[in-house]
Amino acid sequence: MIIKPKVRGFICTNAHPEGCAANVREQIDFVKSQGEIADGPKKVLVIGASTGYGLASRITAAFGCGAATLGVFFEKPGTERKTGSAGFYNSVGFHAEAEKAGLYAKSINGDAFSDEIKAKAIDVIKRDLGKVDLVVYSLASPRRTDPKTGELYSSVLKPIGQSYTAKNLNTDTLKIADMTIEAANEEEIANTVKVMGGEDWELWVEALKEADVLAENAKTVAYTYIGDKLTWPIYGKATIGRAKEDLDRAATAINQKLADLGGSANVAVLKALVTQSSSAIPIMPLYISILYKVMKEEGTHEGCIEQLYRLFTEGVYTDTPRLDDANRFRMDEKELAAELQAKVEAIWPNVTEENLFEETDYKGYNAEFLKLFGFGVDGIDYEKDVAPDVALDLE
Ligand SMILES: NC(=O)c1ccc[n+]([C@@H]2O[C@H](COP(=O)([O-])OP(=O)(O)OC[C@H]3O[C@@H](n4cnc5c(N)ncnc54)[C@H](O)[C@@H]3O)[C@@H](O)[C@H]2O)c1
Repeated sequence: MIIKPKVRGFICTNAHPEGCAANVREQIDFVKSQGEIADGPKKVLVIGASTGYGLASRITAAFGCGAATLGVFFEKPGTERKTGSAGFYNSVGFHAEAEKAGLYAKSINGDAFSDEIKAKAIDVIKRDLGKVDLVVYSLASPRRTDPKTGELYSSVLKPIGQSYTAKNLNTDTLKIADMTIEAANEEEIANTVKVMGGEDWELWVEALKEADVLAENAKTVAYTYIGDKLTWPIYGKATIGRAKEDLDRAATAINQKLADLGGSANVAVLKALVTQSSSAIPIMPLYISILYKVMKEEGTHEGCIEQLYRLFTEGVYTDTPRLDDANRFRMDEKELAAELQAKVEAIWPNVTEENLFEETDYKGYNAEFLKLFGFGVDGIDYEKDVAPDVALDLE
């Protein structure tokens, strides 16, 4: 099959197996070029391991620390006629490289919110690893079925308190127009917390501890975004921000549960960048396009893997981590530097459809978006026939 990108709105509905595998190799090469991470984890569970920050976590643990990794994700395999999802192909690529490097890698494809997948992960850990010393929680999902009640909850991306009108870039048409998003009601806020808050992170750690598969001094991290004035109305101080605040509550609760093991839980604040999840958030594509322009000009631009390498070396595995007063690792300090934000804010009102490519790095944003699905990757022949039904040895 000849595979070319099929983009619908903020989603690309297909993916290129070879392009995805090449992306994984590029991230692995970055980690190797940075050198081994001292005193890193050795047995790692990554929940949400197939794309974005979770994949970068898995790669950093494996290729930066020599860790055995068990990945959990929710992805679609390809068939003879239809491509699989990018995360599926990323995982195929990861498994192949891990095998070459002699690193243990197993993966579970299924709903991480369910009791069944938690039990499966515990079985694999008991069988193969004994215990894990790091649990990365990197899920991003619009929906969650509560495992106890079976009720399905959906999250919303809406402001809280009042409606919000802001400039929005339609990435399909490249039209810029004001967009008004109505304020969320109480039920929508609660549902978003239910999906993207800390409850499931707590359930995972409880289940792992109960099954005695957490090592002494085990660590766990969950990821959040805070941002600044431009994104607060739709992110930080909106429904998703409320859900993310719940991660702080969960971190405190998990810390108590891990105290007897000498374990610790922290939220890690990461920077905004293009992933399948962030491209779905209104205003974000335009904000990220401006952010990329300024950060590239200043030489401070980072992708998922650069952020994760720093999270390991400047956060989780150093004696002098950069923590804020809420006990969160901060890796967003370059994005939030006052001078840099001032530059982004100065560009924001001036962006028009006409000057989009000069005033912002939309070109870079779009290239990175396509790259998430394995397209536009150097060295890949997109005219070549490739088989979409690539096998992945799953648990
Ligand atoms: N992208 C950003 O700009 C940004 C910035 C800071 C923090 N974060 C946070 O990082 C975390 C990861 O986000 P991302 O941007 O890397 O997202 P992503 O969409 O790239 O990755 C999401 C992962 O979750 C998995 N997943 C989704 N639903 C699942 C389910 N039901 N069961 C099992 N796996 C499931 C996917 O398979 C994938 O591995 C999120 O908590 C997000 O809020 C993102």
